[in-house]
Amino acid sequence: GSAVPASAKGSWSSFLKSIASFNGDLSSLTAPAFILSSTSLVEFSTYWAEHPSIFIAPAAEKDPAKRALLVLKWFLSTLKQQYSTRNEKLGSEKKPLNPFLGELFLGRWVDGAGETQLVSEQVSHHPPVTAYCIWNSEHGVRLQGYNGQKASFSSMTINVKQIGHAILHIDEFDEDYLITLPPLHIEGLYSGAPFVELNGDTYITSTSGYTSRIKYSGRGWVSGKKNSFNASLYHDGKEKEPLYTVDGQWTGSFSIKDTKTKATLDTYDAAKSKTTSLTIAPVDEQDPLESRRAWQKVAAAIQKGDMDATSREKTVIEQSQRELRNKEKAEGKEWNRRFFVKTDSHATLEKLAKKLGVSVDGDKTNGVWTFSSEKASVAK
Ligand SMILES: CCC(=O)OC[C@H](C)CC[C@H]1O[C@H]2C[C@H]3[C@@H]4CC=C5C[C@@H](O)CC[C@]5(C)[C@H]4CC[C@]3(C)[C@H]2[C@@H]1C
Repeated sequence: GSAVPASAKGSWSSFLKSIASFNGDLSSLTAPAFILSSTSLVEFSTYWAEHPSIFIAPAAEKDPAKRALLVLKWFLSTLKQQYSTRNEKLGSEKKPLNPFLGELFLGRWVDGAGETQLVSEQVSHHPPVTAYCIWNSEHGVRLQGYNGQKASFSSMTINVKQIGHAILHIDEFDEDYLITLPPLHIEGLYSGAPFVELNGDTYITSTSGYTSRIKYSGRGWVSGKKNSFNASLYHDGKEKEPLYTVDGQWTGSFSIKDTKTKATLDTYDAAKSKTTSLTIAPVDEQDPLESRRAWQKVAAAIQKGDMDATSREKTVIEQSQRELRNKEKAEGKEWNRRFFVKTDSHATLEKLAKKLGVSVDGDKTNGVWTFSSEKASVAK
């Protein structure tokens, strides 16, 4: 049944027509009120570490193969958060606010894993690119990444290619893991209840000589269940002799098997796995560039469903951004990113990408961004 409120039927169908002819930049589409979210895309970096104990677990594992398996388990545990949180909390996927250049999202998780910090910054507006760094100093685990999206539309589905990578570093073993990002498509547009389904394959490859491959499938594929995947972990170059396999649903449960002994080593149930909520500063104590402070009036208008106030308040932000860009242009300057620097070459990224045989051209076009501690004042 259609989830589109009767009042919005007209605007939803005209919106679907607009998607059919859009230019690939999702943020350029004006979506009807009921599909708008008051959360900015810059907050999505949070989804990488809402289970801090799972995020730091690899640092305590001495065996390199088992450590790589714990990194695979952590990655798989983030998928439900990344791609299904809006459905659970809001009833369907929504259109996030399009971050302005320099927009920040700062927070920390404080739980049994100690303190895990998050810094997320919109380092580019055209095209939209978010850079993030998540680190737990006590356990010596740090994730750095950046991503943008390229979207296209075909047969009532929005196809989204993710551009960018994530790199996990484990201090104890001076080890790096390159993580490729899954292509996704948005189903359910026709019914007005859009949701994300993942497709294709992604990889996690490590300097320790192990690689994981994850193959995503949705409804109507082998398993017939939505959000399904099969993963295998193997020595580089020995994909046919996996040491471990993982199968299940990234929104449900999955089990980890030892290929040699056939034993089930572990099962993970996403529904039972408690997340830790992120601690962020009260809005009135935030930096003016912090997302929830900057979008406060727009968010309130969206939550009220007041489209006039929404567009009025959005225009205020867009206007001030235009003036900033014009001023920079006149002075021949560029916006100074607060926490990240753009690099032309990134040794670890290039080495691991080469080993995996994936291109980093897309990254270089959008910019390879790394967290620079000397620039960063410790996140609040
Ligand atoms: C603009 C068109 C529109 O409003 O269509 C209606 C629907 C809401 C579908 C489009 C939006 O769907 C959202 C889903 C978003 C992705 C969800 C998760 C992630 C993972 C994260 O690590 C990086 C960002 C990414 C890829 C989000 C990117 C933006 C997406 C595709 C939103 C679409 C505008």
